[in-house]
Amino acid sequence: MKILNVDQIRALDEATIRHEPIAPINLMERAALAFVDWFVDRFPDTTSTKIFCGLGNNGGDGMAIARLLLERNYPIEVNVVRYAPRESDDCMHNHRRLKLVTENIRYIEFSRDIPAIRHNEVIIDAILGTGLSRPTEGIVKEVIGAINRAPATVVAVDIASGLYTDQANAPTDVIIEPDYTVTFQLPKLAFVLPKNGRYVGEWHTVDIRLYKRYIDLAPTPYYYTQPQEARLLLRKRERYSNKGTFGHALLLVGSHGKMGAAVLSARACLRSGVGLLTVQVPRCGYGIIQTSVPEAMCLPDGHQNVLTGSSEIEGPPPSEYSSIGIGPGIGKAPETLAMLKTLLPTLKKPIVVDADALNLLSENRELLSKLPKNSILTPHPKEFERLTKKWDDDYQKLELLREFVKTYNVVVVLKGAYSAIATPEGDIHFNSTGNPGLSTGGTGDVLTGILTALLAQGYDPVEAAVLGVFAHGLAGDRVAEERGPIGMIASDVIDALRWT
Ligand SMILES: NC(=O)C1=CN([C@@H]2O[C@H](COP(=O)(O)OP(=O)(O)OC[C@H]3O[C@@H](n4cnc5c(N)ncnc54)[C@H](O)[C@@H]3O)[C@@H](O)[C@H]2O)[C@@H](O)CC1
Ligand SMILES: Nc1ncnc2c1ncn2[C@@H]1O[C@H](COP(=O)(O)OP(=O)(O)O)[C@@H](O)[C@H]1O
Ligand SMILES: [K+]
Repeated sequence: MKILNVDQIRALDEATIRHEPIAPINLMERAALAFVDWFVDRFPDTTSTKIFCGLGNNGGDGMAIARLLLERNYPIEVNVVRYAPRESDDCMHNHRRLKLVTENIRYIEFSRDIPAIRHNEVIIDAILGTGLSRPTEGIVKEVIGAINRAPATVVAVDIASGLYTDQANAPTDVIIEPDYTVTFQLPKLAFVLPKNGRYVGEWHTVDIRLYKRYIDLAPTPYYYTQPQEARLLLRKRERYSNKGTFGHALLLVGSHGKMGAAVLSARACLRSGVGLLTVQVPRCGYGIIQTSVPEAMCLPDGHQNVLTGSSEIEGPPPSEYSSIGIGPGIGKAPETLAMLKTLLPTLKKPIVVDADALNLLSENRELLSKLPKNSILTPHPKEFERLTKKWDDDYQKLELLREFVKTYNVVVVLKGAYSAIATPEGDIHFNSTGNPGLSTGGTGDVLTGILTALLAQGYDPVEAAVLGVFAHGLAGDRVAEERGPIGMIASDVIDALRWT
């Protein structure tokens, strides 16, 4: 699913009006209806609701929503924030229609006009939408402050009033802090960025049948992975396949005290369809791998506690494996750095690089250009900062991300809520699965195992990243559903992986 920018959203609106054709006022009615359907379903028996409407088209939506709810005998008090002398045409039109069904409209011009908001009320925010062009001030800012201070449930129409759709807000901006955002047709970039969490709440899209062809043709670097899109990437197994069909992966993982990372990545790799798995670990980890992951072969490193790349057992050179995953639990010993320096130039196929392997790369930046083309790097934000630099806001972070993948010709999975998968061309796919239960040690190691398995099976690196991150998050969602997010541990995520 695409994420479009404000100008494209406006153009999409116009394209729909022209091509369907549909009068703008009827499109607004359709949007209001879609919102009302969602709202009535979510709040079937609320005793008290207040709506706050502005004077642009978001306010117009609000007035239509108010009328539709009143027509359904829904208890709703209507407030219009009169911050400017004029309304948009469609807002004015809906204002008139609203007055036909109620005389009870409160106009807010001064602080004293702001109504008290009671406990347990539901507030609908339709003050400002995607047309926001400057920070909120005056009476708008006061109303937003009053709503935010109230002990009520807040639902934003399209986007929280005061939040920019695709540019950074200043830290001083006053913005609605909704519990829910119900947005029209497509998710907005602002919804998937960490700094905006409290200005979005739980968000839902409602379909208002905007012109599909415009969406299909609109150029954008931003995508949001839908379940059906991820599922399409999954390959079926051939009846006459054998373990050789699904590749032989090598994991270079673990060090003294961090063998858990090795076990987790190895088990996740096996649970993600790899044909054969070899795990190279420091000698201290040999018995651990052989007993806790019997399905894997183990190469004990020549060194007792850290990886050096030498091995007591003869094995094929790393370049002969179908894929390699490196990083979980390896530490940053000089011997391990030396291994990385020797290894990288010998590799031709994309690899998966995580954790301390990423930290070694940040400290030895000349190695970045030695990475095989299309390799997948899986930093969390701190690791990404070490690879690049500190960013001022999430939008600058996305720019750094796009610049980085293009410079080094790699795929980057920037982990977190809505993990961002950046392709070497600079496109970014935001993941839609996962929950805060995944914020626990070892879940990143699980992801490394998954991605290494998908590469071994011949998945293209971008597809592997999009599918692997989606499946990892979905497994986390299954665990959260069963036992709640708080008690989730990384092993649960491996057990909950399903490739169907
Ligand atoms: N694009 C779409 O697909 C559709 C959009 N609709 C609605 O239209 C909205 C966008 O409408 P508009 O472009 O009129 O945008 P707004 O409703 O956000 O209003 C913009 C107006 O407010 C003024 N303004 C901007 N920032 C302000 C601030 N901080 N304080 C006070 N005034 C400010 C602007 O100068 C402009 O006059 C969407 O959010 C959505 O609710 C729906 O009606 C139908 C479909
Ligand atoms: N709040 C969250 N919502 C969704 N996913 C999350 C959240 N917090 C963490 N995750 C996911 O959990 C994983 C954590 O990885 P990482 O930070 O490398 O942990 P570790 O190194 O301990 O394994 C990532 O895949 C990340 O996307
Ligand atoms: K709004």
